[in-house]
Amino acid sequence: MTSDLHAPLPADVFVERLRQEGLQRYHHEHPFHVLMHEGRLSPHQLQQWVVNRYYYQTRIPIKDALILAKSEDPAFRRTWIHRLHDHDGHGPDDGGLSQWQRLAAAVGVDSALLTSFQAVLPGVRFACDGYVSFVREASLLEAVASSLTELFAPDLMAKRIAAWERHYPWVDRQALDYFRSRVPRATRDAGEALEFVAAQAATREQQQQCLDALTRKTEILRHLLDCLYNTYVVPERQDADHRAEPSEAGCESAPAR
Ligand SMILES: O=C(O)c1cc(C(=O)O)c2c(n1)C(=O)C(=O)c1cc(C(=O)O)[nH]c1-2
Repeated sequence: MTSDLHAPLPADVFVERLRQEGLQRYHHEHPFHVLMHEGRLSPHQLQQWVVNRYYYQTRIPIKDALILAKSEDPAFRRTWIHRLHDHDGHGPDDGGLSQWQRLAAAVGVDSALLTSFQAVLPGVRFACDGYVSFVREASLLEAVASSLTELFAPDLMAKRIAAWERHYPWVDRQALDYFRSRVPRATRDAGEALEFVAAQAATREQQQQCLDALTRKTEILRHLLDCLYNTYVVPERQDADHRAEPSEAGCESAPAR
C-alpha cells in the first residue's frame, strides 16, 4: 500500500523538480546581485566580490578532481575532465582562473592580494571549503547533483555581462571574457550533469539525496553573498542612515529609542 510513496518519480518529473527547487533557492536574486545588476555597487564593493569569488573559482577544479576520482567509468571521466581543463587551462594563460585574474586586474585588484587569498572573508572561505568537503564525503551521484546550480548560471551571467557593460564602463569589456566563455560551457556542463543524475538516481531516496545536494549547494552560494553583503553593504547603509538622522535640535518628533 505504501509502495507508491517510495516509488521513484518519473524522470521528467524529477528533472522538473530539480529545476524548480534549485531555481527557487538560487542566488540570482540575492540583494548583493540586485545591487550589482542595478549598477549600485561601488568600485570597492565590486572588487571585494571579485576577490572573494576568486576563492570559489579556485575550489571548483579541486572539487571536480574529487568527483573524477569517485568514478569507475572511463566514459564519465572523459566527459568530466574537461571541467578541469576549462578552469586550469592547457597552459598558464588560457583557463578560467587566468581569465578571472584578468578580471581582477581590470577592476583594480592587486594580483598578489588576489592569489594570496588574504582578503577572503572567513565565512566565504568556510562556505567554499564546505563545498569541497561536501563533495569529498558525498556519493558520486550527490556530488554531481550539487553542480546542478549551473543550470541557472547562464542566465545570470548573461544578465551580469549586460549590467557590467552598462553600469560599470570603467571595467574593460574584454575582462568579462570569463563570463562570455562560461555561458556555453555552463549550459553544456549542466546538461551533462542533469543527464547523469536523471539516469542514475534510480530510487526515490536517491532522487531526494540529489534534491538535498542541490539545496545544500544553493545555500553555499547564498552564504558567500550574505558574507559580502553584511561586510561591505550593511555598514555603509548604517553610516548613511546615521548621517541622515536629524540633529538633536530638530528631532522632537523622533520616536524614543
Ligand atoms: O557566477 C556565478 O553565479 C556562478 C555560479 C555557479 C553555480 O551556479 O554554481 C558557477 C559559476 N559561476 C562558475 O563560474 C563556475 O565555474 C561554476 C562551476 C560550478 C560547479 O558547481 O561545478 N558552479 C559554477
